[in-house]
Amino acid sequence: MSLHVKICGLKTEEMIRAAAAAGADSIGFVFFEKSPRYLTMGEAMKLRRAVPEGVWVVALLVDPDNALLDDLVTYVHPDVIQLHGKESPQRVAEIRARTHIPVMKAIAVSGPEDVTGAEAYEPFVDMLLFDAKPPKTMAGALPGGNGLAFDWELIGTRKPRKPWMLSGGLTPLNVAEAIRTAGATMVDVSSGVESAPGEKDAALVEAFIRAAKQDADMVKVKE
Ligand SMILES: O=C(O)c1ccccc1N[C@@H]1O[C@H](COP(=O)(O)O)[C@@H](O)[C@H]1O
Repeated sequence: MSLHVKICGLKTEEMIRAAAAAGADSIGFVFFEKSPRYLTMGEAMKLRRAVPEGVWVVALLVDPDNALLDDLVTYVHPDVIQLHGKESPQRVAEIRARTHIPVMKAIAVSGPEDVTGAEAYEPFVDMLLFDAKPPKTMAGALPGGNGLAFDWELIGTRKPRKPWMLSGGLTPLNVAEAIRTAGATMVDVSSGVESAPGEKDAALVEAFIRAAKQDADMVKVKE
C-alpha cells in the first residue's frame, strides 16, 4: 500500500492544483469558523470543482449540527467527513447514517489512555485520525491545526482496528521519522506547510509530500 498524504486547510484553486500536482491524495476543507483556514459552504462548493478526479475531498467539521451536515451533503458532497470536535460514538454513528458519507473521527492524544479510548469509536467509523491534544493552558488553541505533535510511540502500544491517519505538528522535516515511529500509512498536515496561519506554501507542501512518500518507498525497498 502506498503512503496516503492529506493536505488540510486549502483555500485557493491554485493551491489545490499545486498540492494535487505534488501528489496529495486528499485535500481538506475546514468548516470551523474560528480557524484561519475556514471556508464558507459557497467557497467550498466552488473550490471542489478544482479538485482533480481521484483526489479525496475531506470536510473537516467540529461538532456539526444537522443543518450544516445537510448543506454539506447537498452542496459539497465530500468523499470523507472528518469530525474534529467532542462528538460521542453515538453522534458519530448518527452522522454517518444521516449523510451516507464515510466518517473519520479525530482522537486527541496526550497519553496511552487516549489511544485506547479510540476503541469506543471503532464500530462506528470508517477511519480514525490521531492528533495532539492541545494543553488546557494554550491560549487560543483550536481543536486541531495547532502545529503540536504528540509522542508517536503511543500508537505502537495498540494498533487500531480501523484505517488511521497520523497528524499533529507534522512538517517536511519530521514526517519521515513520524511515519517510521508510529507505523503510519496515512498522514495529515496543516500548519506545518504554511508560511503564516492559514497561508499554505507550495514549496513546503511539495517538500512534505516528497519526504513522506520517499520514506515510505525506502521502507518498502528494505522489506
Ligand atoms: O486546521 C484547522 O484549522 C483545524 C481546525 C479545527 C480542528 C482541526 C483542524 N485541523 C486539523 O488538525 C490536525 C493537526 O494540524 P497541524 O498539522 O498540527 O496544524 C490535522 O488533522 C488538521 O486536519
